[in-house]
Amino acid sequence: MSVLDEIIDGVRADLAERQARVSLDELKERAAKAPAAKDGVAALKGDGVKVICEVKRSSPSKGALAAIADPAGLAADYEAGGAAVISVLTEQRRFGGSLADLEAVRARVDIPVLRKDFIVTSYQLWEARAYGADLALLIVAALDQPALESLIERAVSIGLTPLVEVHDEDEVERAVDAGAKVIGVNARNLKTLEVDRSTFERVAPEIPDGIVKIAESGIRGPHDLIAYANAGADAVLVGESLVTGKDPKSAVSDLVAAGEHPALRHGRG
Ligand SMILES: O=P(O)(O)OC[C@@H](O)[C@@H](O)c1c[nH]c2ccccc12
Repeated sequence: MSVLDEIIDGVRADLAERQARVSLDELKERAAKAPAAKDGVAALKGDGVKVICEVKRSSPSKGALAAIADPAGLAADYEAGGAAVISVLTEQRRFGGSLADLEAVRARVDIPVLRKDFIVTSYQLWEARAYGADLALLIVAALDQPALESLIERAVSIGLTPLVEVHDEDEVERAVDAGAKVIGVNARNLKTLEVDRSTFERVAPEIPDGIVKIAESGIRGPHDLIAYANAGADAVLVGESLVTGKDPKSAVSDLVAAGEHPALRHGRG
């Protein structure tokens, strides 16, 4: 069984518990009262490379990264540094996240928030909206094609922007066929957990123009951002290097400044 399969088994077990506690109708009521969803696509377009900053306590590959006693405070630092979107890991077993983290972050920042989890049912999309998310991650490798299509459709219908994650050219084709408008290329293979920074440059040319292209994982600082930008990234998604660094706000502003460098504008947009 791959790491991804193991993670999803745990996610399904935790999901069953929540579903036994909270009905879909209750979630829908809560979603109706949530602040209106912000435009995730607009936040990721425009001049410069946008920076998505992640709240992540641990990961299957590295174990504990940072305690993050105050996820909302960290998100506020990210926002002050110039982040375009905040990503909040809500998976509990391997990443140490929760819906409470999502809710706390949502209450603190004004920029769009992404629910980062292993979403396999529409119930989780309603949860995302109920706890204030504006975008939701959908991982192609975790879903068969009918499920991917219906989750994208459902996400859009409830106001969420789906960020569809791929690892290779075949998954790009599946994402595009299913209607993805925002595609993230994860340099970390979720089956082996290895990071290969050349994944983006190999896979991104398969993504049609007009779709937002995000490079995910393994970004250590401005020079990785610049490499991804030169390979066509509209945005980068950064976790570990921010949560393990001393000064997340200035680390984000260094990334944002690199992403706004005029030399990168050529041929982008
Ligand atoms: O911590 P990093 O290497 O900067 O990576 C962030 C993000 O890309 C990574 O957390 C991630 C990308 N796709 C995921 C899917 C599920 C869980 C986590 C992820």
